[in-house]
Amino acid sequence: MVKIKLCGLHTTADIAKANQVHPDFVGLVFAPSQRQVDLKTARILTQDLDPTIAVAGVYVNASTETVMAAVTDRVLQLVQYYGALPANLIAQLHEQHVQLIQVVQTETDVDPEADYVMFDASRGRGQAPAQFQKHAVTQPEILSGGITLANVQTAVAIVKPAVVDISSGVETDSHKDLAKMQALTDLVHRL
Ligand SMILES: O=C(O)c1ccccc1N[C@@H]1O[C@H](COP(=O)(O)O)[C@@H](O)[C@H]1O
Repeated sequence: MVKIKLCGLHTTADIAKANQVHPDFVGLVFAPSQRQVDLKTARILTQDLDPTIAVAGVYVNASTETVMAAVTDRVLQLVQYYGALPANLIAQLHEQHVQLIQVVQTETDVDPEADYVMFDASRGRGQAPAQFQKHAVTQPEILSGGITLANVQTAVAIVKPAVVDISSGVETDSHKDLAKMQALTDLVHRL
């Protein structure tokens, strides 16, 4: 079964929808974004989340100290990191039993210690690549970038990911849309 991560949840209403739909992962964006949350909000949101849904924190070029503040606060099970990895980040995450989703531009950027690999040029803008492609990586791949109900089946058939990650594709007018969240979660779980 392909798993699904619904990203960019930032309100208690979004968390209630996730509890109803039950994706495998949710993402909280700590990077600058219209969906950005701070650590205090993340604590409140994760308290209400079904504990069987894993939480990924999304960071862009953040320092190890910034990432580890949320990790040691026990709000995250995974970290999704954009940018050059700080030298000691993976070891510190693994010490805390937190997994790393490394977001890369090419296969050669992949750190062998990363737990998942993602090729995402969209960063929450709903932009799909001109062509989906299979990547030569040993880690499980997370498919991301402009995924919607219209393209998810084709994209999964080409990329063969372990997980599909969606933000804009489960929104209407910039708000998380329960019907889209449900439809995409059900569809991805059947693939
Ligand atoms: O969602 C954001 O605002 C965001 C900001 C900065 C970095 C990453 C972000 N989101 C991630 O981008 C993917 C793809 O987004 P979309 O589905 O194309 O809208 C999303 O799933 C998040 O993991």
